[in-house]
Amino acid sequence: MQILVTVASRHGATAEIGTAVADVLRADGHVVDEVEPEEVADLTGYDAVVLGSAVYTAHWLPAARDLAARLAPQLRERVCWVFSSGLATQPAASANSPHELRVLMADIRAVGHRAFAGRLRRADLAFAERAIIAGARAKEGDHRDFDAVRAWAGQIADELRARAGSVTSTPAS
Ligand SMILES: Cc1cc2nc3c(=O)[nH]c(=O)nc-3n(C[C@H](O)[C@H](O)[C@H](O)COP(=O)(O)O)c2cc1C
Repeated sequence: MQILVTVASRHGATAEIGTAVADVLRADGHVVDEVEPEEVADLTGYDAVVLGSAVYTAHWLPAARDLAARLAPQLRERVCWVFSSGLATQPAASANSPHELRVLMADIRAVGHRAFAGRLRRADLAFAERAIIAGARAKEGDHRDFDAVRAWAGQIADELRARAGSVTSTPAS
C-alpha cells in the first residue's frame, strides 16, 4: 500500500517518532512517504495516512490541525491513524484537549489514536517557550519509548494486512 506519514513537530522529537512508524511500515512492504503537513496538498494515491503532532499548551500544532481540516473529505475516504506526543504528566488523553482531539478524529474518521511521551531539551527552546516551561513541572530529557512506537506501528501494519486480506478474499459473485 501507499502510506503517508505526516507529522507536525517544532523541535524534531515528534518527527522522529513519525520516522520510526514509517520505518516499520516500510519493513512490512509498504511504500511510505514522509511529508511535512504544510506540504501536503492532496492525498491522491495514498491508501492510508498516519497524522501526528507534538502537543503545545494542550493543543496539537496548527499545521496538523490545519491539515486535518483542509483534507478531511479525503482523509475520511482513507484509513487514518493519529498520534500525539507530549510531556503531560497525566495521561495525555486527559491532559491535552481531549474534546478537541475527539472532534478532529470524528471529522476525519480516524480509526485510532496513541499518545506517546516526548522529549524536552531546554537548549532547543525559544525564550518564550522556556518561560512557559518554567511554570510547568515538565521533566527535561528524552522520554520517548521507541519500542512502544514500533509496537503501535506493528499494530497498524497488522490492521492494514487484515484490511487488504478482507478486500482480496471477498468472493466474486
Ligand atoms: C512551550 C512548551 C509547551 C508544551 N506544552 C505541552 C502540553 O501542553 N502538553 C504536553 O503533553 N506537552 C507539552 N510540551 C512538551 C512537548 O510536547 C514535547 O517536548 C514534545 O516532545 C516536543 O515535540 P517536538 O520536538 O516534535 O516539537 C510543551 C513543550 C514546550 C516547550
